[in-house]
Amino acid sequence: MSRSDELFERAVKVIPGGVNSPVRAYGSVGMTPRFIEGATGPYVVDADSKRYIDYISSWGPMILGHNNPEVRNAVIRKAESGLSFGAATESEVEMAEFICENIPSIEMIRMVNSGTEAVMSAIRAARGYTGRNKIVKFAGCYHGHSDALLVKAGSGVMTAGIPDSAGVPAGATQDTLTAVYNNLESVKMLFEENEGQIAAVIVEPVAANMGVVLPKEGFLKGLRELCTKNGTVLIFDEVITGFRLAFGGAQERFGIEADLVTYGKIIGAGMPVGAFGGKREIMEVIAPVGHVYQAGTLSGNPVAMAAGLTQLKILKDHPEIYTNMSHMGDKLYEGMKELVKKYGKPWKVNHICSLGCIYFTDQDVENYEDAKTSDTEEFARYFRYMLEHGVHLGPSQFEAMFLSNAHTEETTKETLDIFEGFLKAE
Ligand SMILES: N[C@H](C=O)CCC(=O)O
Repeated sequence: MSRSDELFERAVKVIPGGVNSPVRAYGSVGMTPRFIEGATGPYVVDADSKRYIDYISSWGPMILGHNNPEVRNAVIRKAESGLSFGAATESEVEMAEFICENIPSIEMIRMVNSGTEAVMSAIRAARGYTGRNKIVKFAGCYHGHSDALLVKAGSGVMTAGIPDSAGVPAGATQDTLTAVYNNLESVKMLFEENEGQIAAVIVEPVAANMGVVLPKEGFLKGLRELCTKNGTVLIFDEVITGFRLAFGGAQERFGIEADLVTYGKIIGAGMPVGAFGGKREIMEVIAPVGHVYQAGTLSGNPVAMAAGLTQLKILKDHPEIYTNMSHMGDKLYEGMKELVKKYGKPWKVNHICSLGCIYFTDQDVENYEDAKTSDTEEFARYFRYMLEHGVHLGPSQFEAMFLSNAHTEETTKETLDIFEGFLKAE
């Protein structure tokens, strides 16, 4: 029995499903999870000392590759002064100043501990600011696991086929309206039917929790215009796209400014961090300035701030990182597309910069319903083949592949060779 299997046997006895987040489970691909012992650059190593090219990148934050020495040393140095004080620190001010100075739409920001918290808090701020209750989200977008957002959600809920989670009372989602990604008409209709009642529209500017779905030309601009016209807060959930599509995230990439932006893991470089920020007049509804309560014992944790700020400064000082990752993304994902064509498969590869995914369908994927046409049995065969040959992917059709700046021409070539092996074996 492998060490991963031994660990899994122990894990399932004490952790539901043996994992601390459902997306780590291998059930949908008919396997038990690989337990990871360590990681460096583009590689992870499992408990049986097998090395894999990693495309999970901790679901995004390891944009510089695993175990970056500058980030690691910043963490070690900061930890020498203590781990948490439950009091204000200079580190959190530095982080807030850095983001406000560098992201034009953000005048004020508050740190939290995860993307879920960031989104929950941004929505509460939008409701407090507008005095309205309803929110619009898009089917297949995932904004963490808070009650109000678990309606037709992507990521693990889509994988498990439970888009409307049990345990969420109807009352918690009665004000959540669902629109179709890339379909402005569906949003217009909701505005017409709920005139003067919509506090916020929240969107992943690139939907990266139902695979990878790109916004069609004019979709984000249309959302911006509808929100402005209706006095509704536009929230960009940049937990995945922030500091990844470009230094200024999707806002920079698509030239659209949101009213509020949420960030997650990437601003902690692998430490548990999230944040929400935006226009001063909205952010000032937050207590203790305003009457919208939001809090967190560990929020702005100095060690997490040190890790995150070190990563963000590296990204700012090295714009060539984005050029490199885009180049690598084109090579890898376009390479996959060419191979798919070469072997006469109808499958679709969607990608933008470092994010990409393959759908096992003959249909272009522009929204949740399209994504669901992918053959998940075929995905499972692909996943198992890639894993067995040394490529570590998210164990779900509906998760993205994340390239980091540590991936190289060699890792791309090796991945494409393995992918070709899979196509040949099909
Ligand atoms: N797709 C999710 C976040 O981006 C995966 C992370 C998780 O749920 O553990």
